[in-house]
Amino acid sequence: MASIVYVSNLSKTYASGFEALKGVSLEIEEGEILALLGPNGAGKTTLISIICGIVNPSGGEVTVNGHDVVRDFRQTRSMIGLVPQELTTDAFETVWNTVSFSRGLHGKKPDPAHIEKVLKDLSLWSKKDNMLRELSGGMKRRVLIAKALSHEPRVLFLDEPTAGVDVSLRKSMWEVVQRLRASGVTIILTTHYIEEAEEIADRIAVINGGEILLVEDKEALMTKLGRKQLRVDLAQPLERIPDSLSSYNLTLEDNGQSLIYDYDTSAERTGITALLATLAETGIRLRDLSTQQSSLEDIFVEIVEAGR
Ligand SMILES: Nc1ncnc2c1ncn2[C@@H]1O[C@H](COP(=O)(O)OP(=O)(O)OP(=O)(O)O)[C@@H](O)[C@H]1O
Repeated sequence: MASIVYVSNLSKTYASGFEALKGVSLEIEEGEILALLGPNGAGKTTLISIICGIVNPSGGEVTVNGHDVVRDFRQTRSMIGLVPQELTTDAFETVWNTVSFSRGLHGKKPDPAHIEKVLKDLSLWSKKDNMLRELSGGMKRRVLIAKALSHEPRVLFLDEPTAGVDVSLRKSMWEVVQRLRASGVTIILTTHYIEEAEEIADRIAVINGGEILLVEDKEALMTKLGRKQLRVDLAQPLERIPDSLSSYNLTLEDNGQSLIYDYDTSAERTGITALLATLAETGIRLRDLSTQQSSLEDIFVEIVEAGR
């Protein structure tokens, strides 16, 4: 796939002397959903702000569809939609006017049919004549998305789109993001809800201390770094692991009541069938079985800890 956003050796040192980005390189592919994960202060907002032309880089280069974000600011900005972290909306303006006005700000001719579609897609149509102060927090957040989509951007940045949003609204926002992706929009989202990235992202980038630690296809990342455990609860506790089981990667837990088997999810054979057969041959009776898989959150914590 072709990359639509190209970030090369990007650095940013703020006036305070703080180095927020240290030579970041990243290519964002057209039509993908990329989740940018990192702890507080990692540099996510700084990176997004530079790509959107809001913050000037100290060094390096960013292009959007081949145009430089500093030199060709107007062109690149018109291709980008940004949903900022903070809820800043004009309380006394109507939903319709706010979103229509935003389109004009990006130099696009009025297109009421497009605004209508955006508002309908975001379930805001029935509120189009309401003032923003009359909306709930979740609806205001959707208005921010509508504003960012008003000028038909090819790339959409969502900075913490679901912060403070309840579970059901979060799910409906995920659906909106999936639909946008299906319509060809490239989406970059930052989030602290790692299950959000696990649910909707195609690729994961991890940033910490102003450096990109990893960029990887989500499925590949979870297969490569994900571990799976089989927990075998025993009918009778064991004092130690019998010799007949020494070839398996086992640990004894819960005062000998449970055997934990670590296995590789990417391996062709997990060894579970053989393990269960050996347990039976050894005369060990089971009470229960369960499996547990490491989540993207476990993997993320491991990567960030290892990078420290
Ligand atoms: N205008 C500024 N002047 C000086 N330092 C800044 C400025 N803006 C951000 N920083 C610093 O740069 C670092 C990166 O901040 P940034 O907002 O990019 O992080 P973030 O990854 O978006 O964090 P969060 O998850 O908390 O939103 C932080 O240490 C922050 O204090």
